[in-house]
Amino acid sequence: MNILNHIIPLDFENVIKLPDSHKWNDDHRSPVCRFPHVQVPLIDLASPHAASLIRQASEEWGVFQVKSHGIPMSLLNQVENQTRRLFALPEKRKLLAIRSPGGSRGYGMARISSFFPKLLWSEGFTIIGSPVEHAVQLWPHDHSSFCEIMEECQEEMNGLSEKLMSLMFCSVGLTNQDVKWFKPTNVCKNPQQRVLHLNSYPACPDPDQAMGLAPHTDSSLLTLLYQGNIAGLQVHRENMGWVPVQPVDGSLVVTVGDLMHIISNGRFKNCLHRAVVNRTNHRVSIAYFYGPPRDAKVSPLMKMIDTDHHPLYRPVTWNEYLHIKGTYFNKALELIRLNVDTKLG
Ligand SMILES: C=C1C[C@]23C[C@H]1CC[C@H]2[C@@]12CCC[C@@](C)(C(=O)O1)[C@H]2[C@@H]3C(=O)O
Ligand SMILES: O=C(O)CCC(=O)C(=O)O
Ligand SMILES: [Fe+2]
Repeated sequence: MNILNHIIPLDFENVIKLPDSHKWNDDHRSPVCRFPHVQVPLIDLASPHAASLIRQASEEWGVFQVKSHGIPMSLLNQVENQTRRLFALPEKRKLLAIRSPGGSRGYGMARISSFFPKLLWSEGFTIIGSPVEHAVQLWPHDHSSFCEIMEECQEEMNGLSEKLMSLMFCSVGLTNQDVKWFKPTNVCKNPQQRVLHLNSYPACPDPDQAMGLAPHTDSSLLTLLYQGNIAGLQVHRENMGWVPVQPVDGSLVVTVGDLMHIISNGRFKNCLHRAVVNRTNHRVSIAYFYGPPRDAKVSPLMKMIDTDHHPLYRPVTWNEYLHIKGTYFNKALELIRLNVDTKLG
């Protein structure tokens, strides 16, 4: 298959029947959990118990929802509107902002697509640092409202991510001092840390055989996701299977990424998740990937290591890890895992 087939999405506008290229079989569409009462924890950040609830959810699930998170609903609505405005553009115009092969910014199908035999029923737009360069291609005369809203979103999501990181670390006995390294001293120097990714899942004529976003874990420390009020996100929980994450008005989903799993020396679970599609509603979601400065070495934190807990992973930078992930996908963590026997030997 041509490499561009994994970048250029289908022109969903004109499709009335699910093409074979997008038809997933049952092996890839394993069913949802049979217990409807099993739900991802919803945590009120205003609660005095927030930190310990977050710790518990991160250890058991690797995912939780948060409310009272402080990001104004009006901003989330505006971000959703701008996202819909972007994906409603004619395909020809969106292709002007297409991601280059090997690149990571711009319009296209999610990078993970090439690791699966079938194509995804979705399109995405990745913003790293400033959105201006690509926004100008989409709206030559009228890009400022999009840029202002996305930049404000990056700012707010970044602040909330830092707050959540502190809560998670406090909950396992670390101080802010222990984790200073992941905060850039000057954000302008680290625009690379501000990764905002917009997803679009058009209504689908045959949702049971399609896949919006295939199962994956995120390569971040944490990911914040706003999914509006249309369901679609599912998280995998051992022994239970795929658990749908019910949208809760104004709340955000927080998933633990691979890097958080690494620095917590395996204590926090990186969450396997996917997005399914539906017949009637065009769903969009907004994901903020929070990570450390790109060239900072990330490794299991000292305080997570003792004679009973040997370091499980070797140090990597975010850049290096993204590269490994882009080449080996779900084998990436295994590839940086230290061999415990040789350590002991
Ligand atoms: C900083 C990131 C995180 C990336 C790669 C790079 C830019 C875009 C992100 C996503 C967004 C969509 C899902 C994902 C799995 C994908 O295909 O591209 C993500 C990936 C990752 O978490 O690995
Ligand atoms: O759309 C969703 O619910 C999931 C999006 C996601 O997992 C991602 O962007 O990494
Ligand atoms: Fe994800």
